Amino acid sequence: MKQKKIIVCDAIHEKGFAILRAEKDIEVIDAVRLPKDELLKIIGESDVAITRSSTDVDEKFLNAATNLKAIVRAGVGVDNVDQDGCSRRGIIAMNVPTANTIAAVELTMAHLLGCARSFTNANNHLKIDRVWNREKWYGVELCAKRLGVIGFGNIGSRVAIRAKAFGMEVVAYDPYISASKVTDLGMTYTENFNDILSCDFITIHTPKNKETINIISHDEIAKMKDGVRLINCARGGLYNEDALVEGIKSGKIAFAGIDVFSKEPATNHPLLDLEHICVTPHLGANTLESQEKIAIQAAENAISAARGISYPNALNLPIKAEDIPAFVEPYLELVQKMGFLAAQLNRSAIKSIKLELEGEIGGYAKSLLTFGIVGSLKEANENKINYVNAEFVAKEKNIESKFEVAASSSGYKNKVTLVLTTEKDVVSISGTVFGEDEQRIVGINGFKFDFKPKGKMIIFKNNDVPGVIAHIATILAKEGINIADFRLGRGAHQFAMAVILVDTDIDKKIIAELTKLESCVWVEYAVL
Ligand SMILES: NC(=O)C1=CN([C@@H]2O[C@H](COP(=O)(O)OP(=O)(O)OC[C@H]3O[C@@H](n4cnc5c(N)ncnc54)[C@H](O)[C@@H]3O)[C@@H](O)[C@H]2O)C=CC1
Ligand SMILES: O=C(O)C(=O)COP(=O)(O)O
Repeated sequence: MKQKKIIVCDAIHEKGFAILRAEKDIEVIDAVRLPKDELLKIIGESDVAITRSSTDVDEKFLNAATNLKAIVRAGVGVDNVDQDGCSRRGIIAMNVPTANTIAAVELTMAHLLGCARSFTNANNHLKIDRVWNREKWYGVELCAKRLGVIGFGNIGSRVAIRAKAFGMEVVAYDPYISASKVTDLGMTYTENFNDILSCDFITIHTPKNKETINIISHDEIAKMKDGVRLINCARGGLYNEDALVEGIKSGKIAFAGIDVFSKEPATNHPLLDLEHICVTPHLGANTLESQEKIAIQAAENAISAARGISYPNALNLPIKAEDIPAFVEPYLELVQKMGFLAAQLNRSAIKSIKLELEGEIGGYAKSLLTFGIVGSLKEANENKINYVNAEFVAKEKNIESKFEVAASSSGYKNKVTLVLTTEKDVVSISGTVFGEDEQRIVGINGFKFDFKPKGKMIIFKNNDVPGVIAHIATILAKEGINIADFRLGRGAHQFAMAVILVDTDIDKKIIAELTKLESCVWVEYAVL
């Protein structure tokens, strides 16, 4: 198999590198310390790129990235990723949206406290200037003050909860959420931005886009209370930086806590010359816990994307994200994996891909079918297939793709079955999602199972006679293969099927040996 190349453009936790390096079909290119112009010289050979905020995925980057199939932004903000440019080139843009939430929340709390007590200045005064001055550093209390929160998403809402625990009164402005998300927490929801401007402290947690750039500028600062304190741990430029400098200089703004700048690295910014400000060099996501989580997720998602198995948290799908409710999202990923699994179990020219849907999920059949086609065609089409061209490629290859929706009859709230018909055989895989996003394969060719669609697996169909498991286990043990999980599905007739999850890659030789077992009807090796 041709190796897929994953380039890591910005620093990620070593665990991410370890995950990438452990995969035989993946070649890792470490471009963390490469100057950006050098990066552009080598990006052309990569299939997937992992980036953070230090790498702009702009026109220059994309023009050089001639082979790129996907980009994984190892964090939340994608304001430096040209998503339209990615879409035009068929590149899937993904992010890792929640792994750094707590890190960003806690840095915001640190800045909130810093704005109230100026301890960074006091620290410098004592440590650097060796001045013991207790009178200069009177602060204010958070308790009983009003905190205006702009953007009440993952980070903003959690900052609000923590601020409330400090006795603050929280006012939230976010036109894209229902008011109850705020009021249920005993906080005030407002549609009037002036309510935010009248607060004692203001913090912002929105994405950076056309609507939010300069959301606070000269006019807004003029309307604020004298002595207001402002925090920005989201993106530079949400607060107009000239207005911020002017406001701090004039004393209108008593103190600011700033983690992010319009242009980074910002080592020569006018904000750095001011006294009443605490600045950090974009540290929001930089905790050990957060970076470890992000690197693991980014690496796993990049591997999935490089193999074309799935594109978790894809941002630029042809399917409009706002039309897809949260409960459908894991099904999209699941159906793609089911297609990929079916194609590995039924390796031959595909004639048709059919989805059978039970439950409310049936309302999203067309989107699910797109994902099912991508998964099913991936094996044969390398990575040339994606959500944008899936239906087109299927038609071109004369593959029939269709769906059927039926009322739920299997006891599952929602169930999806993908039936892959090839020149050789018909394979059907059923799946469902438990809870919010626990994906499960619950059936293969009518045999009932319950396993996660992840990892390396041997699927073994056999005559249901005694001793089969022992024979399989003996062959695997002889080859030093560790069994991570063993799931057995029994059919109505004389057959049974086993799904054996293993820790290491399985050689063709082992599959050939298993085929020779008397009880074996067929055996395949698949990787998800
Ligand atoms: N300093 C750092 O290292 C970090 C910075 N961030 C930044 O924080 C931002 C927020 O992150 P999350 O809370 O995870 O995102 P999120 O998507 O969960 O929340 C964003 C919220 O902003 C709201 N919003 C969008 N436009 C708005 C507008 N015009 N006015 C008011 N509200 C608006 C949305 O409705 C949403 O509720 C990210 O976009 C990223 O730029 C995130 C992580 C770390
Ligand atoms: O996740 C985000 O949006 C962040 O701002 C964190 O950026 P970073 O990965 O630290 O460059």
